[in-house]
Amino acid sequence: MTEQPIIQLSNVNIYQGTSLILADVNITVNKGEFVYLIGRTGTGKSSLLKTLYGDLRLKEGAGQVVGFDLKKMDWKKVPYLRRNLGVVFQDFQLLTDRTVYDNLKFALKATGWTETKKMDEKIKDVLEKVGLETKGFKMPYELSGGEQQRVDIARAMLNSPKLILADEPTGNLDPETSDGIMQLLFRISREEGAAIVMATHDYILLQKFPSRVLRTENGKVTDHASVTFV
Ligand SMILES: Nc1ncnc2c1ncn2[C@@H]1O[C@H](COP(=O)(O)OP(=O)(O)OP(=O)(O)O)[C@@H](O)[C@H]1O
Repeated sequence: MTEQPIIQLSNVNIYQGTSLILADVNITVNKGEFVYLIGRTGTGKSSLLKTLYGDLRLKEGAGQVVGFDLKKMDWKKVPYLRRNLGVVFQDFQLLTDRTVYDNLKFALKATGWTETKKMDEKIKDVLEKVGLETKGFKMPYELSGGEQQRVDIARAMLNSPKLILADEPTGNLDPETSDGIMQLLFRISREEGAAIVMATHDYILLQKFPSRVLRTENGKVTDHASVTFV
C-alpha cells in the first residue's frame, strides 16, 4: 500500500476575506520532504501556511493535511490538527515570563499531557535534539535569537509531528545563526522523517541548502524541483 501524502491540496482556492489570494493550488508533499515556499511579499505564502494549519478555512477545492480533511473537518477539530503538526514562527513566540522548560511543559499540558515523568523525558529529548540540553532553566531573555528559535523548534517537535510548517524561521537571525537553524531543520526532516514546509525570503539559503521549491506568484503556486531557476 502506498503511504498517504503528508499534504495534498487539489484545485484549492485560498481567500483572505473575499479576496482570492491563490487560485487552483495543487500540491503534494510526502513524508520527510523539505520544501521551500518563496515568493514576493504579499503573494500569499502565509495564507497558504495558515490554510495548512487550519487558521484559514478551506472554502474551495480539496485538502488533506496529516490525515485531516481540511474541507470536511469540524472547526472544533482544529486543535487536534495542530497536535499533529508543528508550527515555527519568525518571532519565536515564547512565553517571556517562564523558563525554557516551563514553556515546553506548558505546551505539553495544552496538548493533553499529564504525567510529569513522561513530560520531563520528552522535554529532555527535544532539548537534546535542538542542542539546548543545558538551557532548560534559562529564561527566554537570557538566550540568543538563534537559541530562542531552537526552543521554538523544540516546542514544535513535542508531539513528534509528521509535518513542521515554518514561516520565515530565520527572518530575525544573522547569516551564521540561520545556517545553524537550517542544518537543524534538515536534520529533523532526515532523522525524524518530518516533512517541512518553510517560507523564506532568503534566496542565499536556497542556494546553500538546495531542495524543492514552491513559489507564489501572480495568484498561483508553481512547483520547482530545485533552486536552479532562481
Ligand atoms: N487577515 C487578513 N485580512 C485581509 N487580508 C489579508 C489578511 N492577511 C493577509 N491579507 C492579504 O493577503 C495577501 C497575502 O498575504 P500573505 O501574508 O499571505 O503574503 P506573504 O506572501 O506571506 O507576505 P510576506 O512575505 O510579507 O509575509 C496580501 O495582499 C495581504 O494584504
